[in-house]
Amino acid sequence: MEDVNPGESSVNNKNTIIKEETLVKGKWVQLQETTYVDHDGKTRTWETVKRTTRAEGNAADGVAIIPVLQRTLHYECLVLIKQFRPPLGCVCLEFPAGLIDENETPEQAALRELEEETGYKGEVMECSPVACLDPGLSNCTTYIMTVHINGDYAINNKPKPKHESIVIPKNDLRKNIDEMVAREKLVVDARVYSYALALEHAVAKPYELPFLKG
Ligand SMILES: Nc1nc(=O)[nH]c2c1ncn2[C@H]1C[C@H](O)[C@@H](COP(=O)(O)OP(=O)(O)O)O1
Repeated sequence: MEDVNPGESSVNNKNTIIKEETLVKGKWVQLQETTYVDHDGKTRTWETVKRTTRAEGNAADGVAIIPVLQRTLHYECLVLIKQFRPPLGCVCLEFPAGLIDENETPEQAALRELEEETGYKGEVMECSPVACLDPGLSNCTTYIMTVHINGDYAINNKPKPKHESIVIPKNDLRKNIDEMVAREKLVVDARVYSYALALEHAVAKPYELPFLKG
């Protein structure tokens, strides 16, 4: 694999968008034909899905929240939600997330969505750059926000969630998810599973990784 210097793009600068033509437009999404120049200078087309809801001036469509629940004498936990997703026709295990409303900052959207979906009130600790979600299909983007929830506060004592929300200790996240997927007809969001793998990889010693085993 080619090494890329930080700050230097490996993408050929011949790549350009020439034209975007809307083929079908619904209330929430539209299908466009994107005409572009590829890395060899050849003109091609791509079928692109875009949301219709991104407000003027917003750099991202939505927010995804990593809600870290901290309580005295408890292991640190994540709050995840299960909700039925019509495009998949099944329940998905996800981070709380949602679209940024007009005149709303990403931070406001994150705290609103967290409270709506899980019942918890939190505090934003950090925010990612704009992150893409499925770039081969769509221009859909999100901010990933880490939000701390103080579970000792009275307001967070008996949260009333909109969706089924589950509290899982961070230390056994991947095992818990694998068991849940095996038990229930459920699809896990790629961001949640990547987070669980990263937690596991972060504490694994190099010789514990299968590809380095002698
Ligand atoms: N692609 C969509 N099709 C729809 O028919 N309706 C949609 C789409 N995307 C969003 N919505 C509607 C449904 C929700 O009521 C609102 C808010 O969505 P969001 O902020 O993403 O919240 P969650 O779906 O709960 O994550 O928009």
